Order: sequence, then C-alpha cells, then structure tokens
Amino acid sequence: MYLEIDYYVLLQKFLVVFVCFALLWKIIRYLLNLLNMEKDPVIVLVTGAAGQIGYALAPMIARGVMLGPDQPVILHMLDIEPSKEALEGVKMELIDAAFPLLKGVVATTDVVEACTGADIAVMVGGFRRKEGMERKNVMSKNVSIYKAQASALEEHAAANCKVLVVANPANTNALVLKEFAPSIPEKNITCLTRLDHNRALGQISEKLGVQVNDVKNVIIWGNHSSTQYPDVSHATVTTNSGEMSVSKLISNDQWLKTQFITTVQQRGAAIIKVRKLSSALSAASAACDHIRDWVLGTPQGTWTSMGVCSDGSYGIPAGLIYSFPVTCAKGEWSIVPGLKIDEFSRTKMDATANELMEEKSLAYSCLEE
Ligand SMILES: NC(=O)C1=CN([C@@H]2O[C@H](COP(=O)(O)OP(=O)(O)OC[C@H]3O[C@@H](n4cnc5c(N)ncnc54)[C@H](O)[C@@H]3O)[C@@H](O)[C@H]2O)C=CC1
Ligand SMILES: O=C([O-])CC(=O)C(=O)O
Repeated sequence: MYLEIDYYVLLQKFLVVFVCFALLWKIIRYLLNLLNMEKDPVIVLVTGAAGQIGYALAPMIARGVMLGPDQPVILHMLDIEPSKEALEGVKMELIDAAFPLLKGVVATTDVVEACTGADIAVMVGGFRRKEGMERKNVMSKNVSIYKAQASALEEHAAANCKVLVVANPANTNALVLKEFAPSIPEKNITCLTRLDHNRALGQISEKLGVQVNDVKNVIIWGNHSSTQYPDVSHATVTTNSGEMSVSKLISNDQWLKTQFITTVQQRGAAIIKVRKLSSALSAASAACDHIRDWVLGTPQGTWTSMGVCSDGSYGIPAGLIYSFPVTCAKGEWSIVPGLKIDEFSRTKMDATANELMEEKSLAYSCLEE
C-alpha cells in the first residue's frame, strides 16, 4: 500500500510545536528572572551609630538579619561631632566586611542628610544619664534631641517611614517624636520592648530547661523601665503532648510573681553592672527582631511585645506609648484583643502606665522651659 505523506501539513505541525516550545521557554526564563531579580534597596537610618548598640546593629542590618536575606539595604548612620571619627571607622569596617546586601553607606553628622529618604529609622542616639545627674536634666536633653530629629524625619524621611526608638527613656522619646512629627502616621512610631520580651522568654526557657523557641506569648506591658510588667499568664510551651501553660508547668506562683518579674525588670542594670557597658548585643538583636516582625509579620499563633501608641485598649490612656502584646501582618501591628486580665496584672499594668504619665508631664515641663 502506498502511503502519501503531506509534507506541507507536517511542516505546519512542526512549526506550531516549535513556536509553542519557544514561547514556553520565554515564559520560564521570564519567571526565573523575576525570581532572581534584586529588590530595590531599603534605606535604614541608625542614629547613635558610633555607640555600643550601633556597632552591633549595623553589621546585623547589612547581613540581612533585620529585613531578610534577599533585601538589599543602604545604611544611613548618624552621630554627633565628637563621635565623627569613630563613625567613620564603623563605615570603613562595613566596607571591609564586603556584605553582598549592603548597597551603600552614609556616615554623617548632618541630621538632614541622615534622614533623607529613610524607609526605616532606628533611633539609638540620645543622651545617657551620668553619675549625679537629675532625672529632669536627662529628660530635658533627650526631649530637645527627639524634638529636632522628629522634624528632620517628618521633612526628609520617606512618607511611610517606620520608626523604632531604642534610646532611653525609650517610650517617652517616642512620645516626643510622635508629638513633633504629626505628619508621620502614629502607627509608624514605636519603641523597643522586644529586648524585655526576649529576656522573659530566656528566663522561662532556663527555668523549665526547654528550648527558647518552644516558649511563646509572654507579654511586656508598659514602660521600658523597672516598672515594666513581664506577664506569663497567657504564655505557653510546645511539648510532645501539645501546648502547655507556662504557669502550670512552672507551678510556682511565688517565683513567677516575684523573682521572675524583678529579674526581667532589672536585667539591663545587671548587665551594665558586669559589662560596664550596655547590653548592646541583645539590644541590637532585639531591634532586628522588632523591625523584622513588623515588616514581614509575626509567626502564626504568636505575638510579640512592642511599645506602640495606645488606642485605649486594656484601659491604658490613649496616646501613651505603652508596650502591648501585638501581632503583625502586611507591615501593620495590631494589639492582641480580649485577653483576660486578673487583679494582680491590673495593678502592675496601671503602675507602669502611671510612671509613663509622670514621664510625659516631665517631658512637657521640659518643653515649656
Ligand atoms: N530600649 C532598650 O531595650 C534599650 C535601650 N538602650 C538605650 O539605647 C541607647 C544607646 O545605648 P548605647 O549604644 O549603649 O550607648 P552609647 O553611649 O554607646 O551610644 C550612644 C551614641 O549616641 C550618640 N548620640 C548622642 N546624641 C546624639 C544625637 N543627638 N544624635 C545622634 N547620635 C547621638 C553618641 O555620640 C553615641 O555614639 C541608650 O539610651 C541606652 O540607654 C540600651 C539597651 C536597651
Ligand atoms: O539603661 C540602659 O541603657 C540599659 C537598658 O535599657 C536595657 O538593657 O534594657
């Protein structure tokens, strides 16, 4: 039998298959390119960058610890004239470390240059209490620093800049910043209590002999000071038999209500006593945790603690920068609603709120002078 081959149809079919494969290959290459495409760099401002925390924090940011391993960054580092040379030294070391994610470093004593374009501002610079100084003198110096830097951020940072105040008194510095940068959304101004939160996780994990990442949902309420209230009423530990309450596992209410609380409250002072320097390593790490969770989200079923502007939740006066349990998603934090508060917790939460009200009055009286 004679089989007639239609070469024309065969050629047509071959061409259709060839074009389909070429198109498919183009689509695959486009998708691969998308995956490999570098994100635009994020500008991160660190004030007080020549100090102890700044020195620990800058390399963490440049390594991607704060914003993730695929997020390029440009560091803007600010310090004051007497620290200018030390700041230049930090810049030299950052260049020498050849961090692949670090796309630029600005080291400056000019607050406008430092704030320009900042997407994230980590405010570590401030005036530290020196021996024999009155609380009011320290407050007065910090109020004027934070008032000036608020205006610079408001005028020169990115419109949606996220601000984290680390420098003490952290909550009240953040409050002053909020008052003097009214065009920065209130929700974008926060202060660091994540270090206290992490310290609480650490204490529980040590006490129970469990991995720290199996402990979750401790809370730091209030001020980053010795009146803060570290609360484990809602904290749990992941065990082989599921989630167990920390209070039940520890089964020592006395320890939880006394020693545990004072250890966390006094931890900063204890570290300064032995190191003769601040807890720079853990503060820098906590600052990265704070921003990372804020930008990239808290893990499912887990909350963290952040100093944020109170909306009146849990009876805390609206407008105060107070540490609450929060969850974060899509770059926004939300206060965890509806937690049961017993009488013991209520008293502690109010005491730290009262201290913040006093600090607020002191800050305002400094502004009037
Ligand atoms: N919220 C928290 O969890 C913690 C807060 N802190 C606070 O963080 C702050 C920094 O601590 P360290 O790095 O150990 O202090 P540090 O004294 O080593 O560094 C502070 C840096 O700020 C600079 N500075 C001062 N005024 C400035 C201004 N107007 N603008 C820019 N920079 C300025 C100083 O020159 C210095 O380089 C302190 O206020 C400390 O009390 C410390 C540990 C934990
Ligand atoms: O007072 C300080 O600088 C130390 C501090 O805040 C802390 O370690 O929590």
